[in-house]
Amino acid sequence: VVGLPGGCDIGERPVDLYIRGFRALGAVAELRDRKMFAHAANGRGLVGGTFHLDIPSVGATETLMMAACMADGVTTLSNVAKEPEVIDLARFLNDCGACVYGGGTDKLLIKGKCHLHGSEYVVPPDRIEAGTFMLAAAITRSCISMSPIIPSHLACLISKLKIAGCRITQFNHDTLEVSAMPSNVGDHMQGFDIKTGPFPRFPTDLQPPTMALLTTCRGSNIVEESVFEKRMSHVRELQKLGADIRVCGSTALVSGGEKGSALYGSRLVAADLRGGVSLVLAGLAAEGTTEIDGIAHIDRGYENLDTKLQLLGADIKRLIR
Ligand SMILES: CC(=O)N[C@H]1[C@@H](OP(=O)(O)OP(=O)(O)OC[C@H]2O[C@@H](n3ccc(=O)[nH]c3=O)[C@H](O)[C@@H]2O)O[C@H](CO)[C@@H](O)[C@@H]1O
Ligand SMILES: C=C(OP(=O)(O)O)C(=O)O
Repeated sequence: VVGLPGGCDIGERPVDLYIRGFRALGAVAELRDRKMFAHAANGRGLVGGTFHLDIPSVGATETLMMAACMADGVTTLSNVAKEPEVIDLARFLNDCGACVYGGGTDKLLIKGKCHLHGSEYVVPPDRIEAGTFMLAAAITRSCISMSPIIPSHLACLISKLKIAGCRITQFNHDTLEVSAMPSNVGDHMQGFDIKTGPFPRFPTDLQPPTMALLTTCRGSNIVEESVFEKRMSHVRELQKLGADIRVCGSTALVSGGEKGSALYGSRLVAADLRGGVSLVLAGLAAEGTTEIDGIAHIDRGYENLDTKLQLLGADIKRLIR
């Protein structure tokens, strides 16, 4: 029995793919009273099976891939997620003795094993944290060098920041410098449109901080959220800083005019993780002081964000531990 995991309040967050996926692996699975009940139908363990995900869900792909590693027989999962974290998990499982083929493609083939063993493994750098710092450089019109970073994980954001005029330079294989100094982007940074989607499309987790940047950019720029239906809680807070944003369903029109909106500090509330960090970025760019409540959401996904920003010269202080 597993309770529903929760996570950010950014939409429905259904678990139908998990339930149907487990059933395809020989489980009796159902959702009751906001808990998931499951057991192996044969009383012994899961068996290999075939399952097509209607949506390439990251969590469902990862969960079913792990389950299949020790199921009896071969499992085929199609229309799976191709996020770097999925590829990395497949690599880790293989290091532990599993047989997962096809990580990074839309089909996984997994041969079940009786035993897995331990392994020492280094996880890749957090691409969403790296992307957030790239956006911090852009919104403060400054220059930040980051490492370690895997640029191919952030190709979509890099191409958008280049449209905005940022100079992006790669050093060695894992160091990236993002310069948004006025000598690169001019006095008024050019905006761009984004539409989120599963990897390799624009990451939904970077939509809110990118929207913060767009409020300071020229033009009328469209932000379309196509992964989570309610990921717009930051809009109301950005408006309190003076941003001109209109929302229709899952699409926002961010109007910066000729120069980008001038933002003014205010008291704000973070309602979720990435929405919360978008307020921090906007606060860095706003004139005056911005106070943000609800920072526990931000702490869930950014380790020592305040300290890291301080080291980069930001005037930011944590008021509560
Ligand atoms: C802990 C973690 O890794 N979280 C990430 C993961 O969340 P998470 O794995 O929860 O996100 P999913 O990829 O599952 O969600 C994508 C879409 O699939 C839908 N869906 C999902 C499961 C299901 O059974 N049925 C269904 O319809 C969701 O409602 C959503 O519209 O991927 C998201 C998309 O990149 C990121 O924003 C989250 O940061
Ligand atoms: C939505 C996110 O995380 P979770 O899936 O844990 O809610 C996120 O990291 O932005």
